[in-house]
Amino acid sequence: MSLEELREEIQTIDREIVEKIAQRTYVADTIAQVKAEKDLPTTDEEQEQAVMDRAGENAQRFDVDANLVKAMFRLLIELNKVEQRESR
Ligand SMILES: C=C(O[C@@H]1C=C(C(=O)O)C=C[C@H]1O)C(=O)O
Repeated sequence: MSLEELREEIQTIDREIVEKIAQRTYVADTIAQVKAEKDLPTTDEEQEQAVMDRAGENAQRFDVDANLVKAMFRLLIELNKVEQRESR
């Protein structure tokens, strides 16, 4: 594969990553609505720990740096909470 073709592959993957982040944010918005109806707080630390544990397990499964993957998920969780607080 040429450098150009490999970079095109990266470009496609980058778009898919952003699409998945958008999907995750959309589901979190729906979760925010359910929480508002049930009068539950935005933050659920137990669920956050479960998400972080899974991120670490998946990183190991795909042989990527667990600390990097966990740092990314920490950011995604914080993004969702900002979004959720704005939507309720
Ligand atoms: C999306 C939720 O809300 C918050 C955001 C989370 C996330 O982005 O994974 C996890 C827990 C909550 O603090 C949820 O409760 O599931």
